Amino acid sequence: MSRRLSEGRLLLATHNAGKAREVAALLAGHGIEVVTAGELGLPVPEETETSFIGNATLKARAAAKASGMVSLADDSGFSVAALDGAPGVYTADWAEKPDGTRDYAAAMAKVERLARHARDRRAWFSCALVLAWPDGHVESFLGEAHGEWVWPPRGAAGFGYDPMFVPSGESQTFAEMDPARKHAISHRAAAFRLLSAACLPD
Ligand SMILES: O=P(O)(O)OP(=O)(O)OP(=O)(O)OC[C@H]1O[C@@H](n2cnc3c(O)ncnc32)[C@H](O)[C@@H]1O
Ligand SMILES: [Mg+2]
Repeated sequence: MSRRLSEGRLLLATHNAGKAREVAALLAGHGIEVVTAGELGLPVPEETETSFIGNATLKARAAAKASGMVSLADDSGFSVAALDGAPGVYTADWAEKPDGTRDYAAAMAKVERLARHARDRRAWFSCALVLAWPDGHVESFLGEAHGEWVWPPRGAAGFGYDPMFVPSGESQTFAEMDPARKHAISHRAAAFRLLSAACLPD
Protein backbone atom coordinates (compact mmCIF):
# COMPACT_ATOMS: atom_id res chain seq x y z
CA MET A 1 0.00 0.00 0.00
CA SER A 2 1.29 3.46 -0.87
CA ARG A 3 1.17 6.22 1.69
CA ARG A 4 -1.31 8.98 0.75
CA LEU A 5 -0.80 12.71 1.09
CA SER A 6 -3.15 14.54 3.35
CA GLU A 7 -4.44 17.95 2.33
CA GLY A 8 -2.24 20.85 3.30
CA ARG A 9 1.17 22.14 2.31
CA LEU A 10 3.63 20.33 0.09
CA LEU A 11 7.21 21.43 -0.51
CA LEU A 12 8.37 21.29 -4.14
CA ALA A 13 12.03 20.39 -3.79
CA THR A 14 13.23 22.14 -6.95
CA HIS A 15 15.11 25.30 -7.87
CA ASN A 16 13.89 25.14 -11.49
CA ALA A 17 11.06 27.64 -12.07
CA GLY A 18 9.86 25.86 -15.24
CA LYS A 19 9.42 22.57 -13.39
CA ALA A 20 7.80 24.24 -10.38
CA ARG A 21 5.26 25.89 -12.69
CA GLU A 22 4.41 22.56 -14.37
CA VAL A 23 4.19 20.53 -11.15
CA ALA A 24 2.04 23.24 -9.52
CA ALA A 25 -0.28 23.15 -12.58
CA LEU A 26 -0.54 19.34 -12.32
CA LEU A 27 -1.36 19.60 -8.59
CA ALA A 28 -3.94 22.37 -9.09
CA GLY A 29 -7.40 21.33 -7.97
CA HIS A 30 -6.14 18.65 -5.58
CA GLY A 31 -6.47 20.85 -2.48
CA ILE A 32 -2.73 20.97 -1.90
CA GLU A 33 -0.90 24.23 -1.37
CA VAL A 34 2.67 24.28 -2.69
CA VAL A 35 5.78 26.14 -1.61
CA THR A 36 9.15 25.75 -3.37
CA ALA A 37 12.64 25.05 -2.05
CA GLY A 38 13.76 28.22 -3.84
CA GLU A 39 11.17 30.31 -1.94
CA LEU A 40 12.30 28.83 1.39
CA GLY A 41 15.98 29.42 0.53
CA LEU A 42 16.87 25.74 0.95
CA PRO A 43 20.32 24.70 -0.35
CA VAL A 44 20.73 23.01 -3.76
CA PRO A 45 21.81 19.42 -3.00
CA GLU A 46 24.58 17.86 -5.08
CA GLU A 47 23.07 15.27 -7.46
CA THR A 48 25.49 12.39 -6.97
CA GLU A 49 23.31 9.46 -8.09
CA THR A 50 23.38 7.86 -11.55
CA SER A 51 19.61 7.39 -12.01
CA PHE A 52 16.65 9.79 -12.17
CA ILE A 53 14.96 7.99 -9.25
CA GLY A 54 18.20 8.11 -7.24
CA ASN A 55 18.64 11.85 -7.69
CA ALA A 56 14.97 12.63 -7.09
CA THR A 57 15.08 10.58 -3.88
CA LEU A 58 18.17 12.45 -2.70
CA LYS A 59 16.56 15.84 -3.41
CA ALA A 60 13.20 14.93 -1.81
CA ARG A 61 14.85 13.47 1.32
CA ALA A 62 17.16 16.47 1.77
CA ALA A 63 14.20 18.87 1.50
CA ALA A 64 11.99 16.87 3.89
CA LYS A 65 14.79 16.74 6.43
CA ALA A 66 15.59 20.46 6.16
CA SER A 67 11.96 21.64 6.26
CA GLY A 68 10.02 19.04 8.23
CA MET A 69 7.47 19.08 5.39
CA VAL A 70 6.38 16.38 2.96
CA SER A 71 8.52 17.12 -0.10
CA LEU A 72 8.18 16.33 -3.78
CA ALA A 73 11.28 16.27 -6.00
CA ASP A 74 11.52 15.97 -9.77
CA ASP A 75 14.61 14.66 -11.49
CA SER A 76 14.34 14.67 -15.22
CA GLY A 77 16.31 14.72 -18.41
CA PHE A 78 16.54 14.41 -22.16
CA SER A 79 17.88 11.28 -23.88
CA VAL A 80 18.94 10.75 -27.49
CA ALA A 81 18.94 7.22 -28.91
CA ALA A 82 21.92 7.85 -31.21
CA LEU A 83 23.91 9.05 -28.17
CA ASP A 84 23.11 5.90 -26.16
CA GLY A 85 20.70 7.86 -23.95
CA ALA A 86 22.93 10.90 -23.31
CA PRO A 87 22.69 13.48 -21.87
CA GLY A 88 20.20 11.59 -19.60
CA VAL A 89 20.90 12.28 -15.92
CA TYR A 90 23.54 14.81 -17.04
CA THR A 91 21.03 16.94 -18.99
CA ALA A 92 21.37 19.95 -16.67
CA ASP A 93 25.18 19.57 -16.58
CA TRP A 94 25.40 19.89 -20.36
CA ALA A 95 23.80 23.34 -20.05
CA GLU A 96 26.00 24.55 -17.20
CA LYS A 97 28.53 27.32 -17.86
CA PRO A 98 31.71 27.84 -15.78
CA ASP A 99 30.00 30.66 -13.85
CA GLY A 100 27.18 28.27 -12.76
CA THR A 101 24.49 29.77 -15.01
CA ARG A 102 22.85 27.67 -17.74
CA ASP A 103 22.91 28.09 -21.50
CA TYR A 104 20.25 25.87 -23.09
CA ALA A 105 20.89 27.14 -26.62
CA ALA A 106 24.48 25.88 -26.28
CA ALA A 107 23.33 22.60 -24.70
CA MET A 108 20.87 21.92 -27.54
CA ALA A 109 23.59 22.79 -30.08
CA LYS A 110 25.89 20.25 -28.42
CA VAL A 111 23.24 17.52 -28.76
CA GLU A 112 22.75 18.42 -32.44
CA ARG A 113 26.51 18.51 -33.13
CA LEU A 114 27.01 15.03 -31.65
CA ALA A 115 23.89 13.43 -33.17
CA ARG A 116 23.55 15.16 -36.56
CA HIS A 117 25.12 12.35 -38.62
CA ALA A 118 22.95 9.58 -37.17
CA ARG A 119 19.87 8.51 -39.10
CA ASP A 120 18.14 7.50 -35.85
CA ARG A 121 16.37 10.64 -34.58
CA ARG A 122 14.54 9.06 -31.63
CA ALA A 123 14.68 10.92 -28.33
CA TRP A 124 12.76 10.93 -25.07
CA PHE A 125 12.30 12.84 -21.85
CA SER A 126 12.22 11.04 -18.49
CA CYS A 127 10.81 12.33 -15.22
CA ALA A 128 11.18 10.79 -11.77
CA LEU A 129 8.85 12.18 -9.12
CA VAL A 130 9.66 11.21 -5.53
CA LEU A 131 7.65 12.11 -2.44
CA ALA A 132 9.54 12.04 0.86
CA TRP A 133 8.05 12.34 4.33
CA PRO A 134 10.03 13.76 7.26
CA ASP A 135 10.08 10.26 8.85
CA GLY A 136 12.07 8.93 5.87
CA HIS A 137 9.24 7.20 3.98
CA VAL A 138 9.41 7.66 0.17
CA GLU A 139 7.15 6.93 -2.80
CA SER A 140 8.68 6.98 -6.34
CA PHE A 141 7.23 7.26 -9.86
CA LEU A 142 8.80 7.35 -13.34
CA GLY A 143 7.28 8.74 -16.55
CA GLU A 144 8.60 9.06 -20.11
CA ALA A 145 7.62 10.91 -23.29
CA HIS A 146 8.97 9.52 -26.56
CA GLY A 147 9.45 11.27 -29.88
CA GLU A 148 12.20 12.74 -32.07
CA TRP A 149 14.72 15.53 -31.80
CA VAL A 150 14.52 18.28 -34.44
CA TRP A 151 16.82 21.04 -35.66
CA PRO A 152 16.74 24.02 -35.57
CA PRO A 153 14.99 24.54 -32.20
CA ARG A 154 11.41 25.90 -32.46
CA GLY A 155 9.12 27.73 -30.04
CA ALA A 156 9.37 29.88 -26.94
CA ALA A 157 7.04 28.19 -24.42
CA GLY A 158 8.18 25.58 -21.89
CA PHE A 159 11.80 25.46 -20.73
CA GLY A 160 15.11 23.64 -21.11
CA TYR A 161 15.36 21.37 -24.17
CA ASP A 162 11.65 21.75 -25.15
CA PRO A 163 12.42 23.60 -28.45
CA MET A 164 14.21 20.56 -29.94
CA PHE A 165 11.70 17.81 -29.07
CA VAL A 166 8.61 16.73 -31.03
CA PRO A 167 6.59 14.04 -29.23
CA SER A 168 5.35 11.05 -31.28
CA GLY A 169 2.12 11.82 -33.15
CA GLU A 170 2.57 15.61 -32.83
CA SER A 171 3.90 18.17 -35.30
CA GLN A 172 4.84 20.90 -32.80
CA THR A 173 7.76 20.92 -30.39
CA PHE A 174 7.02 21.02 -26.64
CA ALA A 175 8.02 24.71 -26.82
CA GLU A 176 5.53 25.48 -29.64
CA MET A 177 2.48 23.75 -28.18
CA ASP A 178 -0.02 25.19 -25.77
CA PRO A 179 1.24 24.47 -22.22
CA ALA A 180 -2.01 22.57 -21.55
CA ARG A 181 -1.10 20.15 -24.37
CA LYS A 182 2.38 19.57 -22.93
CA HIS A 183 0.76 18.96 -19.50
CA ALA A 184 -1.44 16.27 -21.07
CA ILE A 185 1.30 14.25 -22.79
CA SER A 186 4.63 15.01 -21.09
CA HIS A 187 6.97 12.75 -19.12
CA ARG A 188 6.08 14.83 -16.06
CA ALA A 189 2.35 14.27 -16.66
CA ALA A 190 2.96 10.50 -17.04
CA ALA A 191 4.82 10.33 -13.72
CA PHE A 192 2.21 12.56 -12.09
CA ARG A 193 -0.65 10.27 -13.18
CA LEU A 194 1.01 7.39 -11.32
CA LEU A 195 1.65 9.58 -8.26
CA SER A 196 -1.90 10.85 -8.34
CA ALA A 197 -3.42 7.35 -8.43
CA ALA A 198 -1.19 6.11 -5.60
CA CYS A 199 -0.79 9.07 -3.26
CA LEU A 200 -3.20 11.96 -3.77
CA PRO A 201 -6.18 12.26 -1.43
CA ASP A 202 -9.37 10.73 -2.94
O1 LIG B 1 17.32 19.78 -9.65
P1 LIG B 1 16.23 20.82 -9.66
O2 LIG B 1 16.44 21.92 -8.67
O3 LIG B 1 14.86 20.24 -9.59
O4 LIG B 1 16.27 21.57 -11.10
P2 LIG B 1 17.18 21.18 -12.35
O5 LIG B 1 16.85 22.13 -13.45
O6 LIG B 1 18.62 21.09 -11.93
O7 LIG B 1 16.64 19.76 -12.75
P3 LIG B 1 17.39 18.35 -12.96
O8 LIG B 1 18.58 18.26 -12.11
O9 LIG B 1 16.32 17.31 -12.83
O10 LIG B 1 17.83 18.43 -14.47
C1 LIG B 1 16.84 18.30 -15.46
C2 LIG B 1 17.33 18.86 -16.77
O11 LIG B 1 16.44 18.41 -17.79
C3 LIG B 1 15.77 19.51 -18.39
N1 LIG B 1 14.34 19.19 -18.45
C4 LIG B 1 13.63 18.51 -17.53
N2 LIG B 1 12.33 18.47 -17.84
C5 LIG B 1 12.22 19.15 -18.99
C6 LIG B 1 11.13 19.49 -19.80
O12 LIG B 1 9.88 19.15 -19.48
N3 LIG B 1 11.36 20.18 -20.92
C7 LIG B 1 12.61 20.55 -21.24
N4 LIG B 1 13.70 20.31 -20.52
C8 LIG B 1 13.50 19.61 -19.40
C9 LIG B 1 15.98 20.69 -17.44
O13 LIG B 1 15.98 21.92 -18.15
C10 LIG B 1 17.34 20.38 -16.83
O14 LIG B 1 18.38 20.81 -17.67
MG1 LIG C 1 19.27 19.62 -10.63
